[in-house]
Amino acid sequence: MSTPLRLALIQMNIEAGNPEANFAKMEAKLEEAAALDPKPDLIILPEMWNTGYALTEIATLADADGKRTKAIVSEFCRKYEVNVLAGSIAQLRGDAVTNTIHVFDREGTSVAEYSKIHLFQLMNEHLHLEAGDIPGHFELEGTPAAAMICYDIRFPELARKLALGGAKILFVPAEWPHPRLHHWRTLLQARAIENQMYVVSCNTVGESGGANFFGHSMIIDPWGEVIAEAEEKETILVANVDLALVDEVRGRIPVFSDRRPAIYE
Ligand SMILES: NC(=O)CCC(=O)C(=O)O
Repeated sequence: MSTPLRLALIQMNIEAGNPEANFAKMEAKLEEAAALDPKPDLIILPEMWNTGYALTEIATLADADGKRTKAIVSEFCRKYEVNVLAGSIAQLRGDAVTNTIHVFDREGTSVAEYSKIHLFQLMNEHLHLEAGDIPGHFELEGTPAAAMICYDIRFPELARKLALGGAKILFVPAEWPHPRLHHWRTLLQARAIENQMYVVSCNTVGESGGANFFGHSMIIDPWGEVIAEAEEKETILVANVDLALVDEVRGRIPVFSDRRPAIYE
C-alpha cells in the first residue's frame, strides 16, 4: 500500500459580489483546515470562491492576474507546508475574465493553472467569461493529477483525455445548484468509474447570487465507491485516498488497453 494522501475539502457558502468577505472567510477556513489533526496533505476550495456568480459586475470584482490569491495562498502553503488547490477564482486577464484554478505545493510554488473550458450558459457564463483551451494536467507530490471545473464534468471526452494523459486523481471545484443533485452525483461517479480514477469534487453550499447550492462535495474512489460525502451545510470534508488503488482497479478491468479508438475517435 502506498502512502495515503489526506484531503480536506472546504465546502463553504460564498457571498456573491463581496470579495472582501470571501477572502476573509477563505483565509479563516484554510487556517481551520491546516489545524486539523492529522494535518491534511492537500486543501481544496470550491469554484469562483472570490466573487461567486456576480457576473454582471465581474470585471470590476475579479482578481487582477490572480495576484491577491496567489500571494495569500502561496504564503499559506509555505507557512503550513501544505498543498492547496485554490478552487477557482474569477481572474482578470487584460480585458477578459476567466474562471481559473491555481494549485500550489508545500513550498508555495505554483504547480498548475487551469481555466474552465466549458462555459455554462444556464448561468450566463458565456456572456461574461472567457473560456480556457488547455486541459488541466499537473503533478502533485509525484502523482499525475488533473482538474476540471463544475460544468466540465458533463464532457466525458475531456475527462478521458486527462486520464489518457496519466491522471490518477481528478479535482472538480464547483458551484452546482439545486435542482440537479442527481446529475452531480451520477456524473461524478461515472467519470470515476469509466476512467478508473479518484474524483474529488468540492461544491459550494447555501444561497448565493440568487441560486441555491446543495453542497454534497464528494470523494469517489476508482471503483466508483463514494468514500466521503458532505451534507447540505458548511463543512470541511476529510478523507484519505490511496493512489495505489488506481493501478489495482485498472489492472482488474483493463479498460484502457481494451479501447478501440480507431473505431470511435
Ligand atoms: N457552475 C457550473 O458550471 C454549474 C454547472 C451545473 O449546474 C450543471 O448542471 O451542469
